[in-house]
Amino acid sequence: MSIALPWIIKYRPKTIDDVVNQEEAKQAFLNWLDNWGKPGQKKAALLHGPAGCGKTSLVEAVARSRGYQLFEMNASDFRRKSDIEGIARIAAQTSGLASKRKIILLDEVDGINTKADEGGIEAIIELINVSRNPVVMTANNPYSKNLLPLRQNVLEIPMKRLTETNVVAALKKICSAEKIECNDEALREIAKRSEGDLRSAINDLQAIAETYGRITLELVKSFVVYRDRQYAPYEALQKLFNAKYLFQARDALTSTDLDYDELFLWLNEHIPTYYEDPEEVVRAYEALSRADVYYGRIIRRGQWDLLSYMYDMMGPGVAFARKVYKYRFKPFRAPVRKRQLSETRRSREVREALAEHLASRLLASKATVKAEVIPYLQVIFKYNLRYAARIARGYSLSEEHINWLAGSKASEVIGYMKRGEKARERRREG
Ligand SMILES: Nc1ncnc2c1ncn2[C@@H]1O[C@H](COP(=O)(O)OP(=O)(O)OP(=O)(O)O)[C@@H](O)[C@H]1O
Repeated sequence: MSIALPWIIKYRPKTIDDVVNQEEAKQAFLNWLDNWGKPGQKKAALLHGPAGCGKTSLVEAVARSRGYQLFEMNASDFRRKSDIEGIARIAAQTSGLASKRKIILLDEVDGINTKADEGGIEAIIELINVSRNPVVMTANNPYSKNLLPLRQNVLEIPMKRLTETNVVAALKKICSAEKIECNDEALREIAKRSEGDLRSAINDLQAIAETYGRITLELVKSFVVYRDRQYAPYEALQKLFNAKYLFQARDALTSTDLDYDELFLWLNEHIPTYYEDPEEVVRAYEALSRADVYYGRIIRRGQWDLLSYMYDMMGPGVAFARKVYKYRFKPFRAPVRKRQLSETRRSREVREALAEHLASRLLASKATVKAEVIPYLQVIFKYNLRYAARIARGYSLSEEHINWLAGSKASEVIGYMKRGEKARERRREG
């Protein structure tokens, strides 16, 4: 049975050699790891470089190839003091003779919001001090003001932006493994638009391949938006809400690394931050909910041609809900994530258990599973129950996992699984 896993997971580097174009970083990292604990060596390393250049992949590949056990945590989790304490406890343990050596990975530390996660950086410094194991951090922007106190304590290892040629080569390999018809020109166009971010290039490739079954220049041109990565989310919102022209509002949406779900969260949270007049608030929410309807159709039915309508509603629709134009500078903070608001402790435990289960099945890190696989499964378990049933069976998900992913639709997913099981039995018998 073939289950359409995100290709960024399916094709993530398995060995150190699979991580391309990062020879110097590899050498520096391995050298640091081999000498870890010796006098004069830093206890922590900070891998930094643009999005999708292989920072997390390198740590995972090294851990796998060199027999380290990886314990990781993502910046979005730094808000829970108990989580930091938990990982700090693990970091402080020595590895026994019988147990595997450990690497502690703190992903995307520049994502720590020093206001919302007060004490987050101090907690990391403390963790490094007590650690008896190598601590590795990743960041896109090591120069972020938040990280200043950290930088003195770490070995900085820069990683390079991947070249267009690197990206094309990686995409080509995937096309041939997936037996997808493609041509060099089309792959070059995806690579060009990805600006060295292999993750987004692979995602674009998969989205086009799954919708159209082939990759042509024409499809790429109509499908992939240019990325402009110079804006942090709050800057992009500033640009969006204060746009004077339609195209500015539209461009603002694609000027950050936020994915569609995150964009919805940010806009949902900040429509009332920006608009003061209730009529404007209503109009903006109306536009956002239309965007959401298009998004639902795109996800459920693969109608990717609706993407530009979704963008029009999310960008210009929200920005031009205003009655009169007036530049306003507003503080756009990271939204309090829905899950943190609504999740009970039990629900978090199930999520953790599911992430662990999938991580071992997919040979991916738990952080990756949480960031990239679980959101994908949540969409499938909401909108494509038949497919969800196949995934549940393929990955031996427990009823609790299914309940967590599908919510009120869980019984339907289980129904499909049972029907599928009966059909298989009948086939076996007949
Ligand atoms: N240098 C590389 N060699 C091989 N594959 C890569 C490389 N860089 C990225 N990839 C591919 O892109 C995906 C994302 O990579 P990874 O998560 O390592 O990026 P990252 O630099 O940690 O990005 P971010 O800063 O956004 O977390 C991986 O699954 C892998 O398939």
